[in-house]
Amino acid sequence: MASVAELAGVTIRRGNAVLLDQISLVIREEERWVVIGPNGAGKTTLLQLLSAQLYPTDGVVGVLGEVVGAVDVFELRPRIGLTSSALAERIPHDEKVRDVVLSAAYAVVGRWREEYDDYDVEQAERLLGSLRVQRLAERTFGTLSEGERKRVQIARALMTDPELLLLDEPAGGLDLAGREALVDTLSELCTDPDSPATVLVTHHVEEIPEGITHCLLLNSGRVVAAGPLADTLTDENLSRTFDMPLSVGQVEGRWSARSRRG
Ligand SMILES: Nc1ncnc2c1ncn2[C@@H]1O[C@H](COP(=O)(O)OP(=O)(O)OP(=O)(O)O)[C@@H](O)[C@H]1O
Repeated sequence: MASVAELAGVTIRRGNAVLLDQISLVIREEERWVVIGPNGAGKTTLLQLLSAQLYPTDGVVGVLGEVVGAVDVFELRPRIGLTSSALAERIPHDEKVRDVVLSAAYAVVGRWREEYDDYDVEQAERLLGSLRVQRLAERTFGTLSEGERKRVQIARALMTDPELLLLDEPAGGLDLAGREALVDTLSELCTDPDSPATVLVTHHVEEIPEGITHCLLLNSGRVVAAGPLADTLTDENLSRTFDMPLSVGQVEGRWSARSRRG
């Protein structure tokens, strides 16, 4: 299986702060990773590296066969689909939902004067359909609920047929029903063999969709454990990740975790 991303001894420093510390990791074509860790662990920083938005202070980051820092990022970025709250904030509220998705084909946020071809329009409609938000195509982004916005962002991230899909807290801020519906949709995506290699960041093991194959646990910029999901997501590893005694379990494919105190 070919690798889509390789990190070798990657460190990121900002002043005296070490955001990521000597991370080594290989993500292969058919793998779907979940990255779990407490606030400030370095999860978003890792996704910024994988999406070629940041360069390492030390070490080497290879993405889709290119070394980040030695390749034109404008050629690399369209091959990577990304959703994050930072990106969502840049989407104009008066932008039509269809155009939010379509404009990804041109690597822009906000439609200007581009002429889209029929193939792109069909692709945007198909993705809005598979994310179950086709009925919202004519609405403006600003009028959508948080859950609807998350789905539109995922459709946008898939618009360029990316070889690597990066989802930063895709279920963050959703209510119970919204989260469950989104986890179902992500399960469909992650179990589809035609989906790209995926890295999904979350704080909550309950948000791990079916189809996730591997897990990376981060704490204070360091890898606590990484590898196949069932071997990695153990009581001991999760407790070390969150610095508290936790027990983790799985029922009918869904993970849950709770405190072991008291
Ligand atoms: N420019 C910077 N200078 C100093 N520290 C920074 C800088 N940018 C980020 N950090 C710190 O790096 C750490 C990692 O941030 P990051 O956003 O990657 O964490 P995270 O795991 O995604 O957190 P969260 O779960 O809260 O979103 C945080 O402690 C953050 O405060």
